[in-house]
Amino acid sequence: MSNTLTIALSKGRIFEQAMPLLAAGGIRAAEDPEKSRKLILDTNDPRVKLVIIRASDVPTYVEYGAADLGIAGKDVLLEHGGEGLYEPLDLGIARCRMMVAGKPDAQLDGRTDRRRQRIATKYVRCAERHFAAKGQQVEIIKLYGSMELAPLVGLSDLIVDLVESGNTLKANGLVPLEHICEISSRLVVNKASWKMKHARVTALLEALRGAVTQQAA
Ligand SMILES: Nc1ncnc2c1ncn2[C@@H]1O[C@H](COP(=O)(O)OP(=O)(O)OP(=O)(O)O)[C@@H](O)[C@H]1O
Ligand SMILES: O=P(O)(O)OC[C@H]1O[C@H](OP(=O)(O)OP(=O)(O)O)[C@H](O)[C@@H]1O
Repeated sequence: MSNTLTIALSKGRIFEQAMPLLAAGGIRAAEDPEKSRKLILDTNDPRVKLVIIRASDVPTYVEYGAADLGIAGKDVLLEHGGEGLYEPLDLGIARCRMMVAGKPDAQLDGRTDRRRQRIATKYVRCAERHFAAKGQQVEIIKLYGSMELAPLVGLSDLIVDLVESGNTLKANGLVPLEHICEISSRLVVNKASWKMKHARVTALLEALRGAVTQQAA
């Protein structure tokens, strides 16, 4: 196993909000991923690299050991299933809620007059689990983004999506209807790296834990 610690994360809100926490652990990116086309970023520490990938790919890189650690939203981890990963720390960043939403007059009983209700979402597993727990058989339609459009054009009756300020729902004439779970980003660790690079991984974990506690105070 190499001596390098590789941390996988996505650019955008997770990178921006994770950087102050990583800085508390002594890690600073050498480049801004919004300005660089590089996918592997050096840091001030020659033994630490950042790999910049799609948010939903982070658990896969960490599960297979292509990255030792990762930072991923709980939504992404719930969809992935968390196999092969430890999830030792809630970083408390990129906070939002997973919700069922729809038009203000949408029914929540799982049925329309003639058929099962259709639910458009990127979060198929979470949506299946939520409606199954309510004893409702619904039809899940997998989308990759812009879920708010689906009820407006008759693709679905409801959506399952993330809500922070509620502005995206509001701008599209939709309302939040049911709360599924609170979401924030987590530190995840490859199981082999946890054993083989234990001292370095736990040193970083404890530095991040301290930074999270300080940020919350
Ligand atoms: N509006 C929001 N407010 C706060 N956190 C959010 C919001 N939307 C998403 N998140 C959180 O930030 C994470 C990353 O979101 P981002 O928009 O950067 O990626 P994405 O577009 O959802 O992922 P992908 O590129 O894999 O489709 C999400 O997995 C979620 O945990
Ligand atoms: O309640 P709000 O504050 O309006 O935030 C909610 C929006 O944020 C997320 O999208 P994002 O901005 O990440 O776009 P994307 O899904 O296309 O990446 C989510 O999918 C909602 O559309």
